[in-house]
Amino acid sequence: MNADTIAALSRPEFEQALRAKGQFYHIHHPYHKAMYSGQCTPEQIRGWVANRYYYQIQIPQKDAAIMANCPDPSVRRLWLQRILDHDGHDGDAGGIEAWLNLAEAVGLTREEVIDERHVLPGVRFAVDAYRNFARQASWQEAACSSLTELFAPEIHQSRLASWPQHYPWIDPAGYGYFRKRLSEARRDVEHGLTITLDFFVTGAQQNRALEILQFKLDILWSMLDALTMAYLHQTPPFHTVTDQAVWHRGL
Ligand SMILES: O=C(O)c1cc(C(=O)O)c2c(n1)C(=O)C(=O)c1cc(C(=O)O)[nH]c1-2
Repeated sequence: MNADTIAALSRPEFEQALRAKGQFYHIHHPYHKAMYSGQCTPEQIRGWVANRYYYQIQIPQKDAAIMANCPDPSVRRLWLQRILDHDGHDGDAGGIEAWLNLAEAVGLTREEVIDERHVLPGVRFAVDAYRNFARQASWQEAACSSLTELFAPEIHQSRLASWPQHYPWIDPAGYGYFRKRLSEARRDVEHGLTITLDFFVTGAQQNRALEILQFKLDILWSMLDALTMAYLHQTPPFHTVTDQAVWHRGL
């Protein structure tokens, strides 16, 4: 069947199809499964936290790109909250600061996280692909790419439910980020979902939305593949040549 002749799904059917993409969420990645079943070493937890920092700092730039491409003040007014959530405002130090608290709670120094020395090239390329997509795509397509957040509260909850018992060496003061995201992700996704359901209405458009969501799922999965090579198999980039972290730290 030609892409133009694909029958459109009803609004509830389309929402269901988007939600069904949860089967490919990174909660099912072996690295995540190892984390919440208590099988990770401190080094593997630290590697994940230090690398995920790069995602955390790129998210507000991604959201700023969406706002820059969006001519509608009513959308920008709501979208702005995402940037405030991560960068902080008034009495709230913000998500990036909360992530640094998590980093310290797992035994990393702020310095080694902020200078990005642990960020693997594969993680950097995956995260950059997300931010760059938001710069180049329409704001509606970029909003759609944030819909993995449909599945995020469950993953934050799974960490809160399992990490304290499996990893007593982690300072519980570090768990604030996961708690904070439970409500923020639910609110974000309501807005992102409304934009997506309103904008992608023909069968071909809906297929494109599902492909965009798959692109984002691929990004999250690829980040963990890179971490697996480095921290599970002990085969970081260039390991056949050197045991030094010679990869670049961002240009
Ligand atoms: O820990 C996670 O597994 C996870 C996943 C995702 C996601 O699904 O994209 C986000 C977050 N956390 C998160 O903390 C966050 O702030 C966030 C923003 C976005 C986005 O696409 O705009 N995703 C996510």
